[in-house]
Amino acid sequence: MTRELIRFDALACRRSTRLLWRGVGGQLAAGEALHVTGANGIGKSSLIRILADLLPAAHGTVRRDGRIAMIDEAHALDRDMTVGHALAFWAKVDGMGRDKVAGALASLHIGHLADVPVRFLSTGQRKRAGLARLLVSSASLWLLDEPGNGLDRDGLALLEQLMANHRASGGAVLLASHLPLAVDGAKTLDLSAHQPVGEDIWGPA
Ligand SMILES: Nc1ncnc2c1ncn2[C@@H]1O[C@H](COP(=O)(O)OP(=O)(O)OP(=O)(O)O)[C@@H](O)[C@H]1O
Repeated sequence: MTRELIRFDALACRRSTRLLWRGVGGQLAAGEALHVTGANGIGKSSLIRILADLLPAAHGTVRRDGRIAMIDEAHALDRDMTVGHALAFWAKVDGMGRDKVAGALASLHIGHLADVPVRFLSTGQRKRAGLARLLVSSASLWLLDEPGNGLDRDGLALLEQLMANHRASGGAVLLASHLPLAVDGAKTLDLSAHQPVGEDIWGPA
């Protein structure tokens, strides 16, 4: 049987006093992808943060099997370290060798930036370094919040390839993206179908 990496049921999300969505569920098994859709502000990032255990759900359950890696606008790389050292930190956190770092940088076509401080990177270079962090992690589930933002055409093609490779090697990908990305056979979760109506807007308690 295919290994299930995450399952979430009956989730609801509240930010401040406002209920954004409710009744959200889904699951991802090894090799699968799920594309979360919906308009700006509907709560896609909030869902990703709930799944990553960074934000409490107002209701519902999340069950994960295995490690997760998340990328969003905050790229989680120390600005004062070189790119190589910043990634090595994550490689160590994830228990993998430093040689992984060079391979990951090469995969993202930024091997020449290994000795450059993170704070000097351009927007797209920072995004590529963030994607390299996925590669040095041993996470099976990738949670990707707008992973294509700031990437050029070559970068977007690399991102599509990375996601395909990850799935082919038994990982899974959950992403929110306004950019059209080729993600073969991805399931879709449209949060607009889960917005509360009428008095429901203040629940659940
Ligand atoms: N820390 C916070 N406190 C209160 N409200 C917040 C907080 N963070 C986000 N929100 C609100 O929650 C709602 C959902 O935000 P979220 O970033 O999850 O949406 P999104 O679907 O990812 O949007 P986008 O497509 O623009 O990235 C927005 O109305 C936002 O203003």
